[in-house]
Amino acid sequence: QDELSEQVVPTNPAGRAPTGSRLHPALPVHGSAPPGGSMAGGKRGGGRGMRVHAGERAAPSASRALARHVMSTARPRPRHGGEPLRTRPAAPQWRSRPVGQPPAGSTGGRWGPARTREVQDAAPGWGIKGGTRAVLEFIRVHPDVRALGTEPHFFDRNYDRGLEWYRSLMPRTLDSQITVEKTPSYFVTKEAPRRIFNMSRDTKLIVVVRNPVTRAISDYTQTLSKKPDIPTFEGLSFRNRSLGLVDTSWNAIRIGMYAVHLQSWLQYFPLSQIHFVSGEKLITDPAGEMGKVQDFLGIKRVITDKHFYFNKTKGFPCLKKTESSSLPRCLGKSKGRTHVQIDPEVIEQLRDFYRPYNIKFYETVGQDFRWE
Ligand SMILES: Nc1ncnc2c1ncn2[C@@H]1O[C@H](COP(=O)(O)OS(=O)(=O)O)[C@@H](OP(=O)(O)O)[C@H]1O
Repeated sequence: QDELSEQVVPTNPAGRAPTGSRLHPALPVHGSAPPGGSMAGGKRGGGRGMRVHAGERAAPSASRALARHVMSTARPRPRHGGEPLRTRPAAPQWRSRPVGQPPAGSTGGRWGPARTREVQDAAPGWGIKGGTRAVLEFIRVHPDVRALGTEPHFFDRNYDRGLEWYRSLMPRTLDSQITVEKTPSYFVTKEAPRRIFNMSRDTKLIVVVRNPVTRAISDYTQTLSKKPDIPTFEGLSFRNRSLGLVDTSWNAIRIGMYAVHLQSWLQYFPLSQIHFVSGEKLITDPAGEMGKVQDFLGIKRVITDKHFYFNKTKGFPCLKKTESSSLPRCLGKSKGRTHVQIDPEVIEQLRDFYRPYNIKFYETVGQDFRWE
């Protein structure tokens, strides 16, 4: 079987992705890693995120109303005193236009009558080792969804490139289709909520969350696969292990403090605009989790049990077919790695550390993910 590969949109003029950018973005929040930073090189390295965009919809539904609204707000507008989006000056084509209509003066091409790359009803989803790639690859099977396969990292490290750049990356969509993008590091990017809000206050957000201890180990395992010389997980996790002082400046730890990161998002977006996918259930019941994602996006439940099979070799659910091929496909080798063995006592200490954050997170979102 072919494996789905994960790509990152190049972030420098030479068109090269910085080394290690898949692990830690060059412009992280909550401290920053050096370009190509790793958990070894900089404990404050940024994490990774996932995101999605949505195209306007023609269906007479609540989601259509939402898309309409987004259309009229797609033009950068500072809110909450936030910074304006950087764009090329006066772009009347996308200032606002009726749903389903090409911009005035358009003769087709990029702005073909039934197609658009408008950034409208963005529905970013993040997770950072939570299962974001799986959600993206599963949701793009839906005929009403078009997905950007790469991670554009627009709202974190590529923001200076401007909205036009971002839009140009988007796949063309029919009026009835949603465009989806994932960049997991948005979740921990301080500026991302404000920037996305300024682009569109109606953006729908999808977050894939997973037991933060397992997530941290997954993150570390990924880094270790690229940089075998990094210190041990146990060593990086603590400022003082005997005192049980966890090092929250280490991104592998910090990313899992979901309740903290969520607060930044709730300053801009209501909870009803954010959907939380359980990274655990995504593996045990992909159809169930994807059913909820489809409901959240306001699209028909097309992706069901029939789309999945359990691949014993991979040890994960895989797609029987994808949007581009009728052949079965599993995610790539970087998804579902065998985790590094961690001292059980350390795992216990980290469980204790995360417990209050988890409880706060459950209370905030009104959902118990049962990580205890
Ligand atoms: N169907 C399927 N196949 C393979 N892997 C799956 C699947 N569903 C969820 N997962 C879990 O996804 C984890 C990787 O998460 P992300 O895609 O969010 O990682 S990343 O942040 O984009 O690097 C990855 O984490 P690890 O197991 O630690 O590698 C998987 O557990």
